[in-house]
Amino acid sequence: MSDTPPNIILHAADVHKNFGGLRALSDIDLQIEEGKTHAIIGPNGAGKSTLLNVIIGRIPPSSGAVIFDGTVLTGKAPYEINQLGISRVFQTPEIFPDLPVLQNVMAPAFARRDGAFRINMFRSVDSETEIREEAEDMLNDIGLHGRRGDHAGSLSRGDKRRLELAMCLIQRPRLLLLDEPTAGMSRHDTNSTIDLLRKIKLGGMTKVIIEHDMHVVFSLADRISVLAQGRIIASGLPQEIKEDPRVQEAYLGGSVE
Ligand SMILES: Nc1ncnc2c1ncn2[C@@H]1O[C@H](COP(=O)(O)OP(=O)(O)OP(=O)(O)O)[C@@H](O)[C@H]1O
Repeated sequence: MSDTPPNIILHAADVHKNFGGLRALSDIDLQIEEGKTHAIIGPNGAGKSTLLNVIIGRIPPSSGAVIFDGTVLTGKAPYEINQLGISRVFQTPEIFPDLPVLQNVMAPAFARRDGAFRINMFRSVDSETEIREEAEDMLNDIGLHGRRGDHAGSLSRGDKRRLELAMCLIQRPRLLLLDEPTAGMSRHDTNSTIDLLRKIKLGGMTKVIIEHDMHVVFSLADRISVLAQGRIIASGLPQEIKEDPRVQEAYLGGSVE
């Protein structure tokens, strides 16, 4: 056993967010350990999406700051935050519906190589071949290789979500934020997405997952934080969270199993 303290890759420090008179986030102190999968759970309206949007720069906090690996993110534009190595999979997939599935995965790989605003698809034939192979491998991993020539817009909702996950993964982010990654998927597709996310975990990528499906949460999470009415009411190991009476209460007497 080593005594080295865990590296905190992301820290939301004393974050508050008000929408007019509504306190969407209060006193948030969230620390994410590098290489871990950290789930954020909580009832509807608890503030989970607002917290993710604050992290990726889509919503400015009313006060407090978000720090990523020593860099203060607060005040930076979403594209700058993305270029620091943070990617997010949205609840509503953001794909290029008129392009083939394979091109959808290749585009962010070119952006990674060239910088997000200097995409030049024809710069180098060799590297285009490499990127095509990488995108094909990614589609294999995600189970969409058979659809690589189809327009992305023709995919089912669950497959669009998996495509968007592939588009994020090919950027090789250091931190991947997933907003309900299995919403709209069949149980079979949910389980293959869990398997894929487990595989990425072995690769050392840090992940933050917002999820309602407790099967997904307890299959993947190393740590869980529970939000209720804009506050973190509990944070700990999955077993601790399962047994925490405050968490049971936040779910209106329901079980978090
Ligand atoms: N842009 C906005 N303007 C005003 N109020 C907002 C805005 N975004 C969110 N809210 C409010 O902030 C609170 C937290 O919402 P948020 O979407 O973050 O919750 P959530 O935990 O993600 O919910 P769900 O699980 O239903 O997606 C809610 O009361 C919501 O109505």
